[in-house]
Amino acid sequence: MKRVIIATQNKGKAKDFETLLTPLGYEVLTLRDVAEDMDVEETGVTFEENAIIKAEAVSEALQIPVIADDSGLEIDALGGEPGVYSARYAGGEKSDEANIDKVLAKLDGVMEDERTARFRCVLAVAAPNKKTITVSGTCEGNILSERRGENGFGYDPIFYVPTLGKTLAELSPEEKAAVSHRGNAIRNLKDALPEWLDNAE
Ligand SMILES: O=c1nc[nH]c2c1ncn2[C@H]1C[C@H](O)[C@@H](COP(=O)(O)OP(=O)(O)OP(=O)(O)O)O1
Ligand SMILES: [Mg+2]
Repeated sequence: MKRVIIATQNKGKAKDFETLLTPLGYEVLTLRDVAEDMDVEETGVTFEENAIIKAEAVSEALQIPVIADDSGLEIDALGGEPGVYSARYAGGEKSDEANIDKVLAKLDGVMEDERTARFRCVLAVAAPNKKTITVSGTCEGNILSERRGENGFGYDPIFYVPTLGKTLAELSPEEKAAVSHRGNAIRNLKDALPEWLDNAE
């Protein structure tokens, strides 16, 4: 099996990538497997900038091809917040629970039809001596006023997908992969992958 390195510390993302990439014949490794102590500072102001920063830092340090994912939730009623700050929205230690609580508090009193939002994912692929490329994907939905479902990670329990009548946390990994921002981004990248990861044995 060919290996692919995902430059992430996020276990939930890593699982999403396993669901997406195993059927394509790739074994997924993350920073936990190859560079556990690497924590790249996300100094960009867009998903694209941060994805490139993460991918290039890890690729340069290890001299191998890597994919990085920068993603987050854009809530229309909050002017696109939390956006690139999704992981650190509640401040302090990264906490999915605190982040959800902050979103729910900010949306208190906002009517159902004004709770539109989308997840956005930008993937950057970097490799030694190649020009980094990026692809993106989105997933449209609504923010519920309480959590539903036990699967997934991050904001999944409050992100409702109207076309499925469920939150992302109520979907199986395969069902989430079929509709998610990350799935859509990977589907945009799929054809380019073999060429990028050839020397990723
Ligand atoms: O499918 C998703 N389902 C639920 N929540 C999600 C999803 N995708 C991104 N998110 C949220 C989680 C985190 O609050 C932020 C990503 O932040 P982001 O900097 O890209 O990732 P991270 O810091 O957790 O890990 P890393 O930078 O090591 O890849 O958006
Ligand atoms: Mg991050």
